This record gives sequence, structure tokens and C-alpha cells, in this order.
Amino acid sequence: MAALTLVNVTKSFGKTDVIKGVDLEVQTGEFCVFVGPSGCGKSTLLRMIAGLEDVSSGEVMINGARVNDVAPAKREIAMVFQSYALYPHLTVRDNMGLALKQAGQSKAAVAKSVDHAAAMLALEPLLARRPSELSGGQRQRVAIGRAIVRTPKLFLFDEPLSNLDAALRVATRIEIAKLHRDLDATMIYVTHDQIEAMTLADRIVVLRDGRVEQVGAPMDLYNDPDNTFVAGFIGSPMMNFLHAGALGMRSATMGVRPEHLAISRTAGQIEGTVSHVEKLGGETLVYINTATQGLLTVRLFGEHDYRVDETVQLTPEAARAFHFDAAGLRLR
Ligand SMILES: Nc1ncnc2c1ncn2[C@@H]1O[C@H](COP(=O)(O)OP(=O)(O)OP(=O)(O)O)[C@@H](O)[C@H]1O
Repeated sequence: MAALTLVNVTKSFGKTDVIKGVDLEVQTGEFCVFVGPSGCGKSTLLRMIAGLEDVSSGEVMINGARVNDVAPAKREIAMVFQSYALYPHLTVRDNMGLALKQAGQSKAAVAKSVDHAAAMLALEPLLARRPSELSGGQRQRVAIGRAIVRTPKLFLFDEPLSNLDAALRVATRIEIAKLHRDLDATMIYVTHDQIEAMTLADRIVVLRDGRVEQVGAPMDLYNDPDNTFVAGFIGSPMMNFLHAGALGMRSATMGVRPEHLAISRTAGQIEGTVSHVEKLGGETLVYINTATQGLLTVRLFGEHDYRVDETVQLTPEAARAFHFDAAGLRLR
């Protein structure tokens, strides 16, 4: 059964239409990630699922039941936000157990649930501490722990990692993926970070300006994007978009990922000048200014000695290229 169904959901704030008709089905146990640029409506959509925001029109269904008019607390969901919102005067144990205590569970039952969640998140040594005695990453784990103890039907995450530093983000991301495997729970996760989307999602929903652009498994979106927006949004560094006409092609735009643009000092189809080189350790990114195609990016594996201001030649790998029409729609 679908854990969540959205039927032609819209949202307007006054005269501004923010969500413009979204249809979506999320299956039980699925990890579904909403991605899209800032302001596209990801958080608004999540908040409507949570019940924190009214739906202007359309239907929100959780496990087959319409919840448009059901209060957030009655939707059996748990939400983890970017800011941890822990009670500063309560210990980790009490923060995690509060909702169960308020629901009238016995002390022993609360302790058992908290111990179980703490073990999953390696929080046992921290249970007696207060939030001020924890690192940012530990606080976010407590916030996740607080969500787990309630055994919700649906977990909603709104950019839960964006306040963490890079290393912690990776560690917590792995933790959330593991949690999803262990709990077998349905999770909906909002991020603007496409690496989080690629690594966590069973399915990604790409949103733009209040509409769904494409829904699919991460590698399907990467390998088979429907349009230039999805092709440009999924993949880092971003896909190069070339004026196909200038290369003798019949399509309007040719998309070539940076790893599929060959660079040479001797021969190629597009001449350019190296404007910047980034050596990232395992790979090198070379940025090239061209007269006919603007700024292009080449990704090379290993270390390479291309220098700023040298002239180079580029050749797209034709077999790996994507073609789009003038409206940006994929030509398959
Ligand atoms: N309460 C509100 N009143 C009016 N406009 C709002 C309100 N909340 C959000 N918006 C607008 O709705 C649009 C979508 O906002 P939302 O927060 O859902 O975007 P987002 O995709 O989550 O963006 P970000 O990645 O920056 O958080 C934005 O243009 C925003 O300004």
C-alpha cells in the first residue's frame, strides 16, 4: 500500500501559487527525497504532509486515509528539522522520552523505547547529558532518536544535516541510511544537496517552481533525465550544455557530463583556454573558456598538469551525450 499519496495538491499564500498541482505516491518502506533549488516548494510540500500547513486544494492521504483535516499530532508522523529544537533543561533521555511520557506510557515502557533508540544511534553514553553538553551532530542524533521512539508511520526530514560540518554531514547521512534499513520505515527527506539525494534515496522527486519535473531512482535520473533542468540539477559538477548546431547536430542542445568531455593539447572539436584547475585528490576539474560554447567543465580522474591560460582542445563523447529540443525536453 502507498504510505503517502498526494493528489493534485496545491498551495497558495495569498495570490502566490507555491505548489501548483503535485501528484505523488510513496510506497511503504520507501526512502523518498524531495530536491530542487531554493524556493521551489520542498519545505512547503513537506509541511503540508505533516499538517503544519493547510492544503489549498487536493488530497493528502497517509496509509490510504485522507488526512487534510487531521491535526499534525494525530497523523502518526515524526518530523526532524534542520534545527534540533531540544529542550535545554532536559537530559537526552528525557528529551527522547518526552512524547511517550506525555502520551501516558509507563516509566518502564518509556525507558525501554528510549534505550532501544539510543542503541541504534550509539547515544547510550550521552543519555544523562543535557543538549548544551553535546556537539551539533550529537544533538541532531538525539533529535532523530526522539523521532524514532514514537515509531511513527512516516518520518519527515527537513534538511536535517544542513547545520553540520562536512565530515559530520557524511557520518550522519550514513547513519540515517542505516536507520532506514534497520527500521524499514517510510521516510521523506527534503534537501537541496544532490549528493544527499543521490546517496539516500530509493526515489528522488525533482521539484521546480512548485511542480514535479521528474521522479525516479537516483541513477535513472542521472542516466536518463527528461529535460535540461533535471540533467543539470542531478550530477556534480553540473552537465555541460553545448549549442548542438555549432557542432553540426540537429538537436538544439547537447548535454555532456564533465567526465565525458575529452581534453587534449593536440586535437579536438572545440578550442578553448583553461581558466581554472581544481585538484581534488582523486580527480581534477579543469574549467575551460571557449569562444563558441562558453565555460565548459572537464573532469579527469587522477592528477593532471593542465595550467591556467594554456590552449586546449575538447571533444564530446558522442555516444555518452544527451540531446534536447529548444524547449529543453529530452530527445530520445
Ligand atoms: N508563509 C509563507 N507566506 C508566503 N510565502 C511563503 C510562505 N512560506 C513559504 N513561502 C514561499 O513559498 C516558496 C516556497 O518556499 P519553501 O520554503 O517551500 O521552498 P524550499 O524549496 O523549501 O526552499 P529552501 O531550499 O530555500 O528552503 C518560496 O517562494 C517562499 O518564499
